[in-house]
Amino acid sequence: MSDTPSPAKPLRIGMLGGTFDPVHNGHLRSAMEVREVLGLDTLHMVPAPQPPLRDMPQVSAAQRLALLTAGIGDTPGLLADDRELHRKGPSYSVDTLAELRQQYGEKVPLVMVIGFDAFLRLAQWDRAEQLFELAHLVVIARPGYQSPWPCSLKELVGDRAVDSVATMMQHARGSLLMLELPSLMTISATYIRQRLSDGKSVRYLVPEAVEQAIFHQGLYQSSE
Ligand SMILES: Nc1ncnc2c1ncn2[C@@H]1O[C@H](COP(=O)(O)OP(=O)(O)OP(=O)(O)O)[C@@H](O)[C@H]1O
Ligand SMILES: O=C(O)c1ccc[n+]([C@@H]2O[C@H](COP(=O)([O-])O)[C@@H](O)[C@H]2O)c1
Repeated sequence: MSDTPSPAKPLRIGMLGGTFDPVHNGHLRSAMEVREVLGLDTLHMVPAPQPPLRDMPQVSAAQRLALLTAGIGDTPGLLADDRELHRKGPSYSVDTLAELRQQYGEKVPLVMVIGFDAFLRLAQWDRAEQLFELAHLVVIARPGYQSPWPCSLKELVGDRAVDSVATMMQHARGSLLMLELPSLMTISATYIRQRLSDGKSVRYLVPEAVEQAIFHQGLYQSSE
């Protein structure tokens, strides 16, 4: 046995923002797999109280955060992060990334993870050009979403695309990686909300703890 301590492995941090209205197994399985594939120490899952490009959710941010916390349970490396609940106004991701960058320092690879549907609208995000100054972007495929990229998106991305995790992780920010995770899932929160309002089961679409919390609190169920 050598007496020389091996150098500490450098940190890698991820952020997966979402409305999580409610969190479902598509989010959670993708989060686990993306963490594994990218070798992330922690993936911050951040509910947006006021998602900028959609209507205000009916279920409060505190309730959506509670469902996310229940869904994550004790899964290693996934963290239900309440930081956007402490800000007022639209939940801009650039502000969240800036906070994470400040928390972890300039040298740590920081990765924002989004699904392909959200990526298609990236050029409309607030201060979109600053996103790559703060983090890398990893886009995960979602079954059913295969549109061509709008011109504004091509312009925003420029020549940032890389084709491997190793290449991306040589730097702390600034690259784009398109990923197809092993378990592609068609589940969406829209589908979960629709089933609940129709009085149908969501078993195996969301974690058991989330299903129980939804029923105990009477969320998403039609009032009729
Ligand atoms: N099944 C899935 N597989 C991979 N990524 C997903 C999946 N569902 C959602 N995502 C991604 O997770 C992030 C947060 O998603 P969001 O909270 O908007 O859920 P959603 O299921 O897309 O919701 P809704 O149906 O209400 O639009 C987005 O980047 C989205 O693309
Ligand atoms: O910063 C922006 O302008 C911005 C615009 C649209 C979406 N987002 C973030 O993208 C995540 C997914 O949003 P949504 O609407 O697809 O659930 C969530 O964290 C939002 O805050 C961020």
